[in-house]
Amino acid sequence: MSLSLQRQIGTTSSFRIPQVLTEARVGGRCGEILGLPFFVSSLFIFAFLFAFHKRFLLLWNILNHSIFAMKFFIDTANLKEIQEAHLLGVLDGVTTNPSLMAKEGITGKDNIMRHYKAICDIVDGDVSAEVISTDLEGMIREGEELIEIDEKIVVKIPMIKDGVKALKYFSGKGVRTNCTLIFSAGQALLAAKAGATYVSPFIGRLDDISTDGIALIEQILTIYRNYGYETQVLAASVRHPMHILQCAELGADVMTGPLSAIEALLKHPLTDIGLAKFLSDYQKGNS
Ligand SMILES: O=P(O)(O)OC[C@H]1O[C@](O)(CO)[C@@H](O)[C@@H]1O
Repeated sequence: MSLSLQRQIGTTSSFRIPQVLTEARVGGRCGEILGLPFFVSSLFIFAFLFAFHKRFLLLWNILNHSIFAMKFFIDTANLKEIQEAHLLGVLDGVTTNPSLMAKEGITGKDNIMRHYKAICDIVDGDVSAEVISTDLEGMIREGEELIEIDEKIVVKIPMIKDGVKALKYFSGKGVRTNCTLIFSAGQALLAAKAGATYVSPFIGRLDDISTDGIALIEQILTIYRNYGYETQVLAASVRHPMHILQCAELGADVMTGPLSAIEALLKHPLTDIGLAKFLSDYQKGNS
């Protein structure tokens, strides 16, 4: 045993430190004991990381994108628009509501159910289908019928007292829900506590009454992050591309908007002018 260590624990102590440890730590023979294998394995790890770092980065980006990137839902019941957004390659899901279904002339329970199925057949992501009932039993009955249509269906429930109870009921059964008609952070907190999968704060309708819809998104995100709620913030009633960008800056989980707002993201006059010039220069040299 080394002298200094022996002094610290006392010469009469019955506690004996194994010689290999005292020598390795106190006597500085760590290098001798671990040196070569440690050096060789570090070299291998370094070489491995260097050779595959691009693949790791790619994997990280894919994971990062699929888990954290803001999802794009289209807010319509129009099959042509849904198909168009799907073909654009950026569509992650669809939201509908009774007004949007009525706008497409879809009436009667069977037609409505068939229409939801047609939407599910186009998209690869979640499809929100809203209940009409306003009492707990009715919402449960409707929700259970809706989820039979397709596994992509998310039951959309209004933010009312029985709606909160229905959210709790469905979350207990593992059924995904979207709590709609959210206009305050308090409502969003309640929906998260009841286990909603998504909450839909209506940005545009708040803006319409001179209230800052985007500020509500920020407030809800802060609250959810404070407590680690898994409920996703689905920014709804999006009206234009600036809403989409503001939601992305704040880190909203999802935005749902009309096709026009999504397509407006790709437009810039300088892009059109630049493209026209490229094509005319090409024509000059190749005609
Ligand atoms: O104010 P708008 O444009 O009618 O939007 C209402 C919103 O309500 C919802 O039903 C909420 O999900 C969406 O379909 C839509 O974004």
